[in-house]
Amino acid sequence: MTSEEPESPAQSPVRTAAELGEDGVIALATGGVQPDPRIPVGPGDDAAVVAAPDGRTVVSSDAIVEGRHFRFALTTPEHVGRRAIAQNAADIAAMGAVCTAFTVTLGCPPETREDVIAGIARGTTRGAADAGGAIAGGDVVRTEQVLLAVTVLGDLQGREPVLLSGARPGDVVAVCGTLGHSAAGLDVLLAGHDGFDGLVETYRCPAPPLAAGPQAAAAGATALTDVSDGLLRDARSLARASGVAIALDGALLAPDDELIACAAALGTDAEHWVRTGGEDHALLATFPAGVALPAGWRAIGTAAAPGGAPAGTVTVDGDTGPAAGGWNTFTETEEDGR
Ligand SMILES: Nc1ncnc2c1ncn2[C@@H]1O[C@H](COP(=O)(O)OP(=O)(O)OP(=O)(O)O)[C@@H](O)[C@H]1O
Ligand SMILES: Cc1ncc(C[n+]2csc(CCOP(=O)(O)O)c2C)c(N)n1
Ligand SMILES: [Mg+2]
Repeated sequence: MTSEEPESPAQSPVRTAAELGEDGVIALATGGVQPDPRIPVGPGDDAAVVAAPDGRTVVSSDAIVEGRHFRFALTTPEHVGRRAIAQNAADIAAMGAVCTAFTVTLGCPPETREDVIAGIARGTTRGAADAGGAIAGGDVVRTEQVLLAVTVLGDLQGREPVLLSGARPGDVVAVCGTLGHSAAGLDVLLAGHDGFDGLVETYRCPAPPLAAGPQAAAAGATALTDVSDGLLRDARSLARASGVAIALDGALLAPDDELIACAAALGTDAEHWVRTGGEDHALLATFPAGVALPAGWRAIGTAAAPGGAPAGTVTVDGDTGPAAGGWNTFTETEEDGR
């Protein structure tokens, strides 16, 4: 088509949020929600009613915002929806619990297209099913950028929650899931490089090892968290809360083949992704020495009494230097940890 030719009129014009109106946006956002026995009252009333089989409810909230956590040039609406759910589900797994229900607040500008809203809704519905929970309700609101603010409810199934503060000197520090894949995938996209589809997919939507949380709890994990801000930073949070120091073994943090190949192609450093990249939502735990680690978990270090260094100190091969890296929500970018 040359620039002189008029654009052909669309068969069925794509509507915007402004044209759909609030009720139309809610109808799109909740279109795929299925009835679920754990949610006797779902979307449509003033509030939802969710069963709490354990009698205690685990609850957490996490938001993702266009520009900071995703850009539509680098991902798809469906990935955005799935990702918002997945990272919330990871926080429930990180307590040793299972997901029951999610509420989803969708913020978007009036010019947001209906296919974007529908894609996000497909993503949240699929993400909830993948995480073993259901959508109980939510809210829609006009915002400057697209954002998804999710609240997740979880059930402990009779177990005790595994806190950040339970690590003890002598415990083994272990992880389950990938480290650095999301950060590498983002760098692939930012470099405009082809390939490394698995890494790119992890950036667009992480796949936290959700079942590993309850399994770690059942195996006697003393502390548990998910890696959202980078291994070193989240290890530091765990160590500080527990009043221990953590010594990581660099050899056990060796980048995998995919990361090594990617770093070679991009001319960058794979080790940095592993240590400071967030958003894979791997699980990080401590276990008493001698406990057989559940399937999928690998030891990466040990917890010790703080000794000379303050509680919260994290070292790699005895070096405290690298422990500064990771993501801080109020700094512009990654903290300097290289
Ligand atoms: N505005 C707030 N009001 C009350 N509690 C909050 C607020 N913001 C955070 N918290 C609490 O502070 C703790 C740490 O929150 P943070 O968001 O850093 O954790 P996270 O969700 O595990 O990490 P990330 O957001 O990096 O994935 C959580 O227990 C959270 O509930
Ligand atoms: C386009 C784009 N640029 C950079 C990043 C990396 N990033 C942003 S926030 C965050 C940690 C969690 O933050 P919070 O604690 O605010 O949830 C990370 C690793 C991204 N995902 N997308
Ligand atoms: Mg948070």
